[in-house]
Order: sequence, then structure tokens, then C-alpha cells
Amino acid sequence: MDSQSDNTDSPLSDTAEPTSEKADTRVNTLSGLSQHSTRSSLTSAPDAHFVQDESEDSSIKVVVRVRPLNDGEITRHDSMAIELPGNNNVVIDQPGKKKSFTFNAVFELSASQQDVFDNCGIKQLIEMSIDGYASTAFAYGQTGSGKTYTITGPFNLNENPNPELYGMIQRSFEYLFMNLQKNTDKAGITYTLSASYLEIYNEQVKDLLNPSQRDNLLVRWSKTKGFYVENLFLVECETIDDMLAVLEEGLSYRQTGSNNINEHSSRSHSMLTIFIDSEVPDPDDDTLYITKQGKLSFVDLAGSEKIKELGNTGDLLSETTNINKSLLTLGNCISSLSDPKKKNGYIPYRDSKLTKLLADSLGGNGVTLMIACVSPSTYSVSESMNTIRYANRAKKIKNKPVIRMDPREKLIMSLKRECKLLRSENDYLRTQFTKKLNGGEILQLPKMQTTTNGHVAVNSSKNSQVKKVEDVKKEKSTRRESTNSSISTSLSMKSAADNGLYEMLQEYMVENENLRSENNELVGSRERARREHEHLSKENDKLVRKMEDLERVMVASPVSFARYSFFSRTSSGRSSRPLVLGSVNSSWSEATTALFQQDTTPQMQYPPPQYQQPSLLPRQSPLQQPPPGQPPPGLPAQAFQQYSQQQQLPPPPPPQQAYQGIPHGSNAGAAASNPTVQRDTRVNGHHQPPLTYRKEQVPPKKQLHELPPVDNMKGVPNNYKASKQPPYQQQKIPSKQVSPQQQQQVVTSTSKNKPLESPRGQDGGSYVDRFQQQQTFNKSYGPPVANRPHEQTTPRQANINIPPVRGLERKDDYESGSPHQTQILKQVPLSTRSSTEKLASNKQVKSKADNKVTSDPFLNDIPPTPVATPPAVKYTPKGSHQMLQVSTLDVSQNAKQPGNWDQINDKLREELQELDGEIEYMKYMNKSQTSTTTTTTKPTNKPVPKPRRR
Ligand SMILES: Nc1ncnc2c1ncn2[C@@H]1O[C@H](COP(=O)(O)OP(=O)(O)OP(=O)(O)O)[C@@H](O)[C@H]1O
Repeated sequence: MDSQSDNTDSPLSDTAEPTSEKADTRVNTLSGLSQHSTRSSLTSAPDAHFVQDESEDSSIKVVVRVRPLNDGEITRHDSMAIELPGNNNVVIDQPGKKKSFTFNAVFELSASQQDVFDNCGIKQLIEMSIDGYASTAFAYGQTGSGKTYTITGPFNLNENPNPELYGMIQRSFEYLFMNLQKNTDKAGITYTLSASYLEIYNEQVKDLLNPSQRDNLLVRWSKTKGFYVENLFLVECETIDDMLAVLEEGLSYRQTGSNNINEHSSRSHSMLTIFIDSEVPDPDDDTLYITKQGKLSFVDLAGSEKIKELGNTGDLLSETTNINKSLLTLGNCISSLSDPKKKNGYIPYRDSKLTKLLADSLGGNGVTLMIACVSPSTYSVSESMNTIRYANRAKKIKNKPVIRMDPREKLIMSLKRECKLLRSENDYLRTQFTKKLNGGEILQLPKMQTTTNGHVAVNSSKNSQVKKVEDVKKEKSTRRESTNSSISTSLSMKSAADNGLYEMLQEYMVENENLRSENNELVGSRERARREHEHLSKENDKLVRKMEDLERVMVASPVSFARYSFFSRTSSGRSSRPLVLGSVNSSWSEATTALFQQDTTPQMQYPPPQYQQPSLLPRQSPLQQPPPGQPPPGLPAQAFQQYSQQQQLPPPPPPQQAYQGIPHGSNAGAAASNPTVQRDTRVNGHHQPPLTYRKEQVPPKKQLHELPPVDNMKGVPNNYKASKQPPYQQQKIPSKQVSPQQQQQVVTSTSKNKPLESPRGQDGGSYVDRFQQQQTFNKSYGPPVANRPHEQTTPRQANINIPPVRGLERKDDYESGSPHQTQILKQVPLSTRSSTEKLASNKQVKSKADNKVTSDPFLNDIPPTPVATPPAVKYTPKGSHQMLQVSTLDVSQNAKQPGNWDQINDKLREELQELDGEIEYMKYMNKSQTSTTTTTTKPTNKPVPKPRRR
């Protein structure tokens, strides 16, 4: 046999001694992982978390799995091109030459899934990820060589569940949960798990847990996180079932195709990542925790393919080209990293998305296992040789595993470690000093003690130290006097040496003292930040509750429609505040605003000045009002027209009718004929003249009737004509469907001497009238389509954008697709639902964000409203672990200043007060409206759509 070794760079160097006896004939070797085994036993002890945050350089572990011949190969009578002589060796039998390679483990044809799991080293990777390392297992090989089979099991596992065929991922989940439970029970460590699942298809990153997100996700880089996928969907997992649901969901969306070699070939690279956040109690201080962010990734690469052999055309051909391109880049990275001359130079990670996402695993700070899958057939021998060559190179790549944790916590840990060292050094020096000074006599030196909070303190004061030094000197001088002159010289020399030693000791003590105070400061600042954080969490929760309260009131409120309508007609668009009373351009809203402001809560003006955005239709006095159908000053005519058509605006009230004004003070003339509402008008505790609010103060309808009839509208602007067609007519709801009682209600509640007109008033009418008629109609037919909440959204989502609280990252931000949107999503508590439902619920929330693209071209044309730059703090409410974990708590330099936190707090309080006011106001309006009309708007209780199953 022409056997030739390819192990020129001593491939055995990073493997342990080959075992003389094979534990299992199907597994070629169990060796090569002893290093990890030691580590794992070390880290399983709680203290290990504090003595080791960086592991020594570690090589990528490479194992080879040879699958059995498949049906096609057997039919073709292919012979075996791979020999497995044992001792981790693989011999490839190419025509004319044989090459031998050695790996960490080699799995023979008959090796079961459990054999592979037990012996490939994945267990150690899981343990390390629990300890805070980033671990990656990836399968590499030709198409049809068994990568997917090894990582997730056979393709039809879902239809025919067979636990024996479960792949590495399912087995790892089980092992992971078992270990987490052990650590929690033993050391009181708490863990939070979440999962993401993506695929790279045609060089585009797709979220497999959020398939509605069609866009290519961006791969970004940050100093703290390295390469990461932006806006990737994360699912919080509490149980193993949650994780299995994630896997199942992701697999169902993965791109597959069929080729000559594999009927169910994966056409993309997939990456399932489990994020493991742990809080480890600090052994020195019960109140402190060290947080670590480990992760465990499973990568199933698409198979390397020979285009010629596969017979792919069209889409499949471009897929294959992309797959081969990214695998080529991976190969280049592996080559560069394994070449000692190149490894410190340029590594082409950036050439493909795959290599960007694997950067940490290849030559980075993670721990990595590569599973090279090969077919034994002679038909695939050249592909198998390529795979084995790459695997052999990958073996030489060295990683420098580092525990992933907060840099500040890392600093504190290292300072503590230094303190410990200094303390022991001190002790040693003290012993040496006392021995030398007294020739065995123990001299009492200031002793260090550990205080209750775990910090070291000097037992005696500085004065006493000085006193003792004096004592020592006196003693020494006494002794010197008593000795004869012959030995005086040697004694003085000894004394000088002792003094030097003592000075050195004192220096150490001072240095130690400095370190201690620095440490105390750091611990203090961390505590402060923690308190701030807790405080903000509470504030935030309170705010969210208030917002929900407000939402409920608004949904139940009969005025909500009118207010929403105003908003949709008059707000400045895109991300305006929902109840921008200050920008509502109507007499009714003027009235309500004035009323509102005259009420007992003067601070209810909303939004506060710093949030106010320039209104699209600026607030004007009646005299400044533009003629009907004309754009307000500053708004381009085309845009206005487009907007009017889009929104089907009612005609703007003619100047003489708009803004009749709200009576401030007396209204004696009107009071006789109109129902009035008397209000308490104390402002800031001082009694004001009583305000009488006249509902009929708004323009009388007969004036509106004077507008030209529909057929005779020459010269009337287009948008006016458009608005003549009320939305209800467009819906073809016959007006005769209004019951006589309802008509009666409307007549009673609005104006008894006016005939019932279309629901929005024949010619517009006052907003109050329209509103009341609207309510009546709503009761019968539901709200008009234009104002009806989206099928699956709440009215707030449909009509109102609750503006982002400045400096605050919230669920709402995510849903509304605001710029504050992050990749993290607050979860609805998962424990009460089944895992698939949880997943579906997650998807639902996310897809809302995705669908939140306004269809209004006018609104899309509006440039984003400039808002004051918020302090760069992202904040997520406590209780949502997943939000906190993936660097969402991104406290920037600015926000570290306590002043900024205060500002945010103030803003939150302000928001809270305003919301309080809003709620009060809405309650008040509720009451007053129900007393005048009998109509109510029922909240739409749309059933939550069922989670989609495979
Ligand atoms: N160790 C094994 N034992 C039994 N059958 C196997 C084994 N490995 C792979 N197979 C079978 O071989 C076929 C191809 O395997 P698989 O789909 O996992 O290949 P792959 O490398 O993922 O291919 P691709 O890159 O095209 O996705 C499957 O039908 C699978 O069940």
C-alpha cells in the first residue's frame, strides 16, 4: 500500500494518546478531549467561576463521521473508498495513492446518533457554554454526506418520531437542561435561555423564526458583540419543549431542494443559537451576582457540490454557486488561520456572511467542534478528500476562549483577585519580617481583617501603626545600646535591612489600601446603577400599566372615535402622538381642549412642549384659515390634495363657521336655549368665574347646508368633492337600516329640529354632531372601515402611535416599528401556554411590527418629524430576562452619569402625570357623553389567530 501521511505538522500534537482499547467498536476513538474534561470538572464547582475567566488557547476539535452507503450507491455497486484502521485514523483510498489523517474522533459507518453525541466532545462544549463561553458545533461536508442527519436527525423525524434518531441538537437540549438544573440546585445559579434560528440562503440572512420578515437581515459588527445579526428574533425558552418547538419551527421553514445525490438537500446554511445568561452569586458578597452570557450554536452548512455532477439548472444553479462561494470563503479562512505564517495577518471573514457569523468560532474567542461528514463511496472520493483536507487544516486553528461577561464586572473580578494576591503576599512578608526582626520573637503588626462586606480592612489605625513603628525603633535602639561595639556594626546593618523590609511592607499596605478603595468605589457604582435600574423598572412598569389603562378607557370611550378621527385627519402623520389636543384643528377639539385645560388638572396639556411636533395642518385662527380645499400655508398643494383624497377629508369648515370660540366666562345669551354643563373652574386652587360650556357653540348646521349641492359643484376644489361622498355610502350601508329608535336617539342627543342626515352629517356638520351620529351608526354597523381597527391590532395600534418615551425601549417601540426597535422582543409570559403557542405568539407580535408599513403615500412622503435627541439609553423593563440579556441594556457613556438617569426618571414621571390626566379626562368625557347619548363603542375582541402548525 502506498500509504502517505498528510500529517506533516504533527496532527497528533493536539490529541491525547490513542487509547489502546476501544470502548465501543463503532466509535473509533474517545480521545482528544481530556483537556476539556479537566476543565469541565473544574468549572462545575461554583468557585471556578471566579478563578477562571479565560481558558488557555484551544485548538478546534475535529471529528469525522462516515455514513453508510446509501441506496443509490448500493444500486450502483460503489465500493468503499475510505478505510478506518482505528486510532482516530482515516485513510482515503484515491486511485493510485492512499492518504492517512488523524482526528480527535472518527465515527464508523455503524455509529449511532447517541455514540456520536457521547463521544464527539459536544458535552464539553455545552458545559463551557453554561460557564459563559461561546461554543459552536458545525457540520461540514459534501451534499448528502449526513450533515443534517448528524445535527438534527433524518429529514422525516417529525412524521416518524424516533428518539434513537434524534440528532445532536435534541440530545444537547436534554444535556443542557440537566446541567442547568444541577447548577441551580447546587450553587443557586439562575439561568435565562433564549433561542434564535437563522439561515443564510443565497447570501441573504433569513430569520427562520419569523418567516414573515422577508427582508435580508443585516450582519453588523460591534466592539462588544463582534459580528451579529440585527433584528434577529429571539424566543425565550423556559423548558426543553420550548426549545424543541423552536427547532421544529425553524426546520419547517428551511430551504430545501433535491439534487442527484440528496433528495432532501439543504440549500442554505442554518444556525441555531441558544443564549445562556447566568447570574452567579458572588461568594464574597451575598448581595452581588456575576452575570455571564454564554451561547451554544449549531451550524448545519449547506453541502459543497460539484455543479456538473448535480445537474442543477436555473435557481438551483445560482443557489449552488452561492453555497460554493461561501464555502470557499470558509475554506480560505480556515487555510489562513491554519497557516502559521498567515494567521496573524488578514483573515477574509468579511467575504461572506457565513464566515462573519463564524468568526468567533474560527480563531476567535469561542470553543469549536467541527464534524466532517463524508460518504464512503468511491463515487464521491474526491469530495471526501477535500472535506478531510479542510478538516485536517481546521484542526490547526487555535482559539482563545474567553468568558463573555460585562467588562465592568470583569474588572471588579480581576481587582478582587489582585486584592487576594496582595493579601497573601502581605501575610507572607509580615511573617518573614517578624521572624527576621526578633529572631523568632513575634512582633505584633497591624493585621488585615475581612469586613462583613467581604472587603479587606486594616485592623489598627495609622496612628497606632506609627506608634508601633516607634516602639520597634525604641526596642531596637535599646538592644543596640546593650550590645558591645564589635557586633554593633552588624546589628545596624541588620536594622537597616529590617527597616527597608518594613518600608516595603508599608508601601504594599498603602497600595493595597488604594486598591481596596478603588474596588469599593466600583462596587458602589455598580450598586447605584442597579438601584437606578430597579427604580426605572418600577417606573416603567407603572407607566405601561397606565398606558394600558388609558388604552382601555379609550377603547371603551364613546369619544374615542371622534378623537381618533381628528387625529387621523389632523395629526402630522407618521409617528405623531395620539391625542395631540394642541394640534387638533377643529372647533370641537378647541372646545374640549379649553374645557380640558380649565379642569382641575392644568398639567394635562398633552403632549408636553418638548414632545410637540409641528402639525401638518398648522393650528390657525379663523381669520388665517385657508379657503375650503386650499392647502394651509406651508403645505404643498399636491401633497394636500393627495392627502385629502386619501383620507376623504370632509370639507374644511368655512371661515365664518369655524372657531366660534369657547365662551370663557359668561354665556348668558346662549344658556337659555342650550343645554349647558357647569364645571368647577378652580385653577391651581383659585376660583375662577364659572365656565359654561355650550355644546351648540359649534357652527350651526344650516350654515353648512348653504354649501353647494353635489351636482352643482363647479369651482369647488377636488378634495371637497371627494369628501362629499361619505365613507358610509362607499360601504353601501343603506341608511334605512338605522332603526327608528336609533334615529330617535340621534335626534334627541343632537338637535331635535334637524332631520337625520348621513352618519357624518350631510354636509359635514359639527364634529360633535358627527361624532354622535357616528356612535349611533357604530352601534349598528360597527365603525367605518377607514377607522376600524386592524383585524389583529388594538385600536391603539391601528389609529394611535403611543410615542416612544424618550430614552426608553419598550414593547410598543418594537410593535410600532419605531427607530428604537431592537432585535429583542418582550415576551408574553410563557409559562401559561404551550410551547408552540408561545412561539406563535412571539411570531404574531413580531409580524405586527413587520406589517406596520403605512399604506398612505401621503404619510410616506412626509419627512420624519425631528424630535429632540434622547439620551442614549436603551432600557427594558425588568422581568423580561431576554431583553436584558443580549446587550439590550446598552448603557452608553452618557447614561452612566446619574444626572441622565434622573432626567429619564423625570421624563417618565412627566409622562405618567400626563397619562393620569388623559385617563381622568377620558373618564370624564365618557361620563358626559353617556349622559347625552346612549351609544357606546364596544372594544373589538378579535380572537387571537391560532398558531400555525407545520
Ligand atoms: N449516519 C447515517 N446513517 C444512516 N443514514 C444516513 C446517515 N447519514 C446520512 N444518512 C442519510 O443520507 C441522506 C443524506 O443525508 P443528509 O440530508 O443529512 O445529508 P447532508 O449532508 O445534510 O446533505 P445536504 O448538504 O445536501 O443537505 C439522508 O437520507 C440521511 O437519512
